[in-house]
Amino acid sequence: MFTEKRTKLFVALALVSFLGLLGVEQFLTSHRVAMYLRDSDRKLASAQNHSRLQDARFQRELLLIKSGALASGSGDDHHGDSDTGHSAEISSSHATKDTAENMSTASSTGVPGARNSLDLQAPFVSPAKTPSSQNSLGKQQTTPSSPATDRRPRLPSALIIGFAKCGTAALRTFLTIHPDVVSPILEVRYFTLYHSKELEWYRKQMPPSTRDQVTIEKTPSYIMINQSLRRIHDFDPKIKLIVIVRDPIVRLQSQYAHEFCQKEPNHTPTFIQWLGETPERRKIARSCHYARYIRRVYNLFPRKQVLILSEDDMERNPLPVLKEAEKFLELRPAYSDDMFVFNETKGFHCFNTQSKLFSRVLELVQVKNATGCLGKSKGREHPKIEGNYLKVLKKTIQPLNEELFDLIGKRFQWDNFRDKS
Ligand SMILES: Nc1ncnc2c1ncn2[C@@H]1O[C@H](COP(=O)(O)OS(=O)(=O)O)[C@@H](OP(=O)(O)O)[C@H]1O
Repeated sequence: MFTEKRTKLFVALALVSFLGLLGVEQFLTSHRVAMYLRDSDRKLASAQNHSRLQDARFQRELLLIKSGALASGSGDDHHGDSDTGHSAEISSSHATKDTAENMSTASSTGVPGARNSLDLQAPFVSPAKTPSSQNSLGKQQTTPSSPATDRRPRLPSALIIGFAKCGTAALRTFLTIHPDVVSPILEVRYFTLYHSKELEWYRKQMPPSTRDQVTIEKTPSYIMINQSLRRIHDFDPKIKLIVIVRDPIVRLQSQYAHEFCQKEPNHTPTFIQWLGETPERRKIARSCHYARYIRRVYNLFPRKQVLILSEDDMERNPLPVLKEAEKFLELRPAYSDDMFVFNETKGFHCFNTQSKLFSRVLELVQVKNATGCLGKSKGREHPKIEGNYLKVLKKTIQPLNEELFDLIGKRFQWDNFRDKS
């Protein structure tokens, strides 16, 4: 009897302890889960904050630079404009490749920005009060013209923001030989990829310039990403922006040639396969709908700060295009006809190797000694487009062109669209 009671008591005690342990375990588990969830929430919130903080830091730096605290030296990083402060792409892969290509040429020559523009000043007339003695916004500088010794990297006051495969490299190169312009060879991609770095980092990517020179950076992917346009606006709402477009069909051909230039022919789709039997919407939308992207630029910046050029015009004759850019950037007239010559093989203009200035050009920019042309990544053979398919393509793209011309208030002579088929 007594033993039976003890056994029952023992079983009851064991049960109570077991339930107690179970309770503790459950409590611990739910606590751990709660901790885990809280931790995940924290991580998620921190990831979300990270991007916000980066932009906030960007804003803080801007304020510091505007107040002069971050500017190294004389604090005139924006070409003496103290009130402004400072300030991928059909596919990002080609930009990366081009950058790598440029990096190797730049490092092999030891020419980070490939510029000593003062060397080229001699042949040009230098009026006493030139447009270049103004800042990029046309305001008169109060300081006297800076001595050549005041050369140091400065933040850009103009950007070439797009579009890829539309002659951005040629435009940048042609502008770089202007005595009042400096420009880094590399696509810096600060407002797309590297915006989390400090502005000081961005400034250091620029070649040295004097206070009167304009620093221009070219990254064609800027125009494709709305957020990068906003960052540019935060950087400097008065910055000048250059956009170069191209006959959209030729741009598609150029993109195709670029994407498959190093692939085995067996692994290369035909142009039609690549674009799609019924021209693939996404590629068309990204590559041909210039208006969509330019409208975003106009939403942020006044039109007078935006210059739209056409690659096709530059191919035919770079001089009028460069003169337009020169005027827009308020530079002294410096370009002349004898600087360029049409290259039949390439199908566009190259530097004239016979010109007196060519030896100087070679010091300033990366072109071939023998031809005066840019490297072999420019002027690749384009795929042929079969007649019927071309018709379909034109029909799809024509309304996008009309939208562009209406938006920018000027028309371009694009060979594929001469007739209104
Ligand atoms: N004068 C001159 N020199 C060199 N290249 C010239 C020139 N004018 C126009 N083009 C055309 O520019 C096309 C390349 O455009 P991008 O430089 O914008 O390409 S990239 O986005 O930087 O890869 C490139 O396109 P492809 O012909 O398809 O290679 C060139 O034809």
